[in-house]
Amino acid sequence: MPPAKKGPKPFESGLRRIDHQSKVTTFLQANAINQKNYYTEYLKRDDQAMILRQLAEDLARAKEPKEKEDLKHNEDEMDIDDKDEQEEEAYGSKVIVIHPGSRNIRIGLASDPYPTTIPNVIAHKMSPIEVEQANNASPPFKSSSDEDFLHVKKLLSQDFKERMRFYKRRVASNSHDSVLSYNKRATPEDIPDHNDPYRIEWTDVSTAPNIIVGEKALKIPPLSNPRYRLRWPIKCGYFNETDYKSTRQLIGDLSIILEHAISTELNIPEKDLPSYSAVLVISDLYDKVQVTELIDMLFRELQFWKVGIIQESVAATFGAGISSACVVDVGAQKTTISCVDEGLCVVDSRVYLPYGGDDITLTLAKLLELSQFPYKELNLNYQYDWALMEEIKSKFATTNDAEITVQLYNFYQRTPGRSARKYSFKTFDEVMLSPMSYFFPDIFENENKLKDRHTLFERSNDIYDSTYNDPYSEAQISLYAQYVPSVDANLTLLQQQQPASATTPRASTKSNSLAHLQDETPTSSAAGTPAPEVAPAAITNLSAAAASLTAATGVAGALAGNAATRAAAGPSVQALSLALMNTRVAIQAPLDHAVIQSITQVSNVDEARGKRMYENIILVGGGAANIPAFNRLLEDRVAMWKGWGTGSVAVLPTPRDMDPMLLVWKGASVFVKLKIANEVWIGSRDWDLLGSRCLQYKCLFLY
Ligand SMILES: Nc1ncnc2c1ncn2[C@@H]1O[C@H](COP(=O)(O)OP(=O)(O)OP(=O)(O)O)[C@@H](O)[C@H]1O
Repeated sequence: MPPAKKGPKPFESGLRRIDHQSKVTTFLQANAINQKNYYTEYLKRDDQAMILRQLAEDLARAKEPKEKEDLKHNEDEMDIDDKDEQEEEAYGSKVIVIHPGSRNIRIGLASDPYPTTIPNVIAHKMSPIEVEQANNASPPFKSSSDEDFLHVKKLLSQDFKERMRFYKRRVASNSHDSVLSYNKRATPEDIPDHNDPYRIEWTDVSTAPNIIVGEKALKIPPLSNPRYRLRWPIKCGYFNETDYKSTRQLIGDLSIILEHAISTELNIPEKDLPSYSAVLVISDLYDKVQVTELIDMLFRELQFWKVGIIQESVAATFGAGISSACVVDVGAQKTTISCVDEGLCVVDSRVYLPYGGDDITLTLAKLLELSQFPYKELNLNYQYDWALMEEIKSKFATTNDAEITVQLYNFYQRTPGRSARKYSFKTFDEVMLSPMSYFFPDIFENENKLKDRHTLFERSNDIYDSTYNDPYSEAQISLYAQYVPSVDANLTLLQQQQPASATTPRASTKSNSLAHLQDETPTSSAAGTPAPEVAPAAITNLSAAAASLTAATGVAGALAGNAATRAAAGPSVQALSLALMNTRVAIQAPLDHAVIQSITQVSNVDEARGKRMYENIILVGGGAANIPAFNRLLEDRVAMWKGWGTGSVAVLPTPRDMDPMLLVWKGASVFVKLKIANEVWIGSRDWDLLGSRCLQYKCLFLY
């Protein structure tokens, strides 16, 4: 065969290619960069970030005259100290510290010793039809005869009995019968108005204001003329996306409540706010969009000069005057746990649980109902009845087992338009079972708590790869894997894509009691926490499956808080974990397990520090810390699940007899008076220019 002819190939069209030897472009063509030698300083130095450059300039400017003055006067050290203190106080009097909660807002000047607490609620005038429609839209409370409730109650009672036996407390076998027979026969006694020193002043709505805020809103008679509807802008620690139709409506309500608190409680007129700064206390596992919206509101609606933010756990340690602790904050509708080490929150130890004091109130009401509570018309949808049950909880709920015996109590029930009624009733274990349910959270009504999240406010997305980028915590992920059934479905899906070489750890089926721990310690899951023994069988199986996946994909290493192992666990697992965070599913992890999971993240990095955390647990917020002897119960249960003999556990009392509900606010007010606080202020100009991007430079945390 003859060799093929050399030369240009003809195009299919038959045209011939002519090589002109000319370049396609006259631009210089750069070669690809060799990544090995690539280095840039872009945004790596403080002086490249405008916001930090400005801060440095401001500080230098502020320092200059002071230095000159110092030289001129040459004051002795004592005087300077005094002056500093006075300066701090004067400075604090221009800073308003705001700690918004699901039920209460705590607000006050940083120079005040204590904040003012106002209910975080607003009432809007509406037509009766609108009010009825809104009421019908929210799901009613379940009854005390609900099967799930009764099932968990049985486990709870069993645990209570074992605890009493463990501490050798005598429980009379006929206690319940005696309570039932007394309550069945109890009849109320009418108290004429002139004999009732605590009669309620119901809010007068005859002038028909469009809105009523705070305490007054709670005292509007339910069938008033005109009618009003109550709205709580924060639910379970996040924006309440159930009761609002638009983001504007919610932000508007919040700013009205704050404005009202500032003008009526702090006596600061709205027009003066541009000369004040605000410090906002935010959750540890905060929602980025929510924080951004709140800061935006403080600048745009309330016109503050500067705004700073601080995390709850860090503020709590400032308030308690300690630099390292495991902070357990049980509020009205949410519980958060975080370890703070040397003033910084350990990011992987953060836990958020959507339950709190409100759940205890509801559980107590159901338990009393089962004990023939004599006030039969109790309707927790009415504010006055909710307040009554809260009062009964505050007065009689206890976890001090020495007090658990048949007790005779009384209360006054007040309804608008009727004179007060005095009821007597007996209780037995109801007063202890209700706070104990923090360790059996399946008893709570969890389904609707977070179900509307992100229906109004979007989830925060990374601007580069559009993945969800809300804060991430290994402790939280681990609890999700153990306690959220729907997570398991996703994990199983992932499992099918991974080599299944793992051994499945045995899920515990033991009772959640003290007694069996006298001679053995609980089985641990692969993630290093006790398995959820109280959970229904389905959840127990799911947690086993999740744990096996955890091992299969290497997430076990990731849960240890090691960033390298976490990265090695694979992007799919990480992406899934992130997607699961802050979803609408409520984790029903028991409080004791959650505390252990949080501290485990510290222990995995440094065992000695972990031990220190166990010995420095502080209980803040109103939901649990105010219940007598709850710190002892928590100590016992954490020690029990952690394993006897593996180090001591101590829940410290609130320092200086401070109200645990105010500790976080107090800490934030102390923080703003420190020099370091200078670095956290965001100016309105920074905010206008950079928006939420300035947060990464202005917060003492990054994740
Ligand atoms: N003496 C008491 N005994 C029991 N519970 C109490 C007592 N005093 C207050 N509480 C409960 O504390 C809860 C309010 O606590 P707190 O003010 O810390 O919550 P919050 O900050 O509004 O809510 P959250 O932290 O959930 O957003 C309520 O559930 C209330 O019933």
